[in-house]
Amino acid sequence: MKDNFFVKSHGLGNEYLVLDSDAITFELSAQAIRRLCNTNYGLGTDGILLKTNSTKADVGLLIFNPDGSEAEKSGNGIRIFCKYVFDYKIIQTPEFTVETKGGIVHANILETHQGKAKVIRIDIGKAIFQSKLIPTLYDTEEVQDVKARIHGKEFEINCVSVGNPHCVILKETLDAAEIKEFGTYIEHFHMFPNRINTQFVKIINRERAEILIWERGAGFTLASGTSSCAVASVLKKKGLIDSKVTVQMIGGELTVEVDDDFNIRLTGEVRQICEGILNPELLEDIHLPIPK
Ligand SMILES: N[C@H](CCC[C@H](N)C(=O)O)C(=O)O
Repeated sequence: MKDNFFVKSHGLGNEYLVLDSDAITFELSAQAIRRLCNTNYGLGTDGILLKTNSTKADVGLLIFNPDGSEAEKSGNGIRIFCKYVFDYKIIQTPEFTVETKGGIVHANILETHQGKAKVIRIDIGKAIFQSKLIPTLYDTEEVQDVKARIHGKEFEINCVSVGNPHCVILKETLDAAEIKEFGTYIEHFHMFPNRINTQFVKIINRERAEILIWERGAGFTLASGTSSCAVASVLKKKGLIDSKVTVQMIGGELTVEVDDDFNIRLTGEVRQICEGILNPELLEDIHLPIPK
């Protein structure tokens, strides 16, 4: 791999930059991540996927948000990464494992087009509802149907971890302006020590739900794989869906399967946008803070 080679791809409009730890010539500091992800001074993405070596899986992956924070899991990010390692022949088989901060993920390249991965399925792990493990600061065993007053407005919250933390809020109607106004306050609510990803959910029927997303460390995004998994797990726990649900987002649809033990399987398309080499001029000032 050439020095500072990158690939930019998206899963339903949730875009990521893929880098290889063996090929970058700079420190991937929080400031470097913020600059790379910035639309004006960098490549403009919802996060960075860094390929690393692993002793526990076929390949390792570190996931970073545009604010420089690290995420334990990313459903779109992991699928984009699986496409990258398959398409660039880093992995030669359609089934393999990926080590993430949030656990080992089993990947399956379900569909290819002209030898390139198109539809990817991942066994992304198990939903965890214990409030301390999400984590939250609530004393109750779980955080389900809890009323919380956040920035002057009352929300009924359902919290779950799918490797990363999520706050699922059921709604009769979805309003993007509402989640754009309150998303950051929910993200930073004092009961969530590691912050949290938030979803507003409208249930269509037992096989379909529509969601809006405010991501921890990224803000409003067009799609989110772990958000889809979190929503499916909460709806399954409430008996509002069966084991398979289509999650409809602005950027497109994902299929989530949740078994009776809350093991989660996520399936959906990924697309490559471009590949290239980071320009030395970008790298010269990569350590500088982003001008406001
Ligand atoms: N911002 C998230 C990680 C990315 C989630 C989303 N892009 C996905 O596809 O799951 C977090 O800090 O937990």
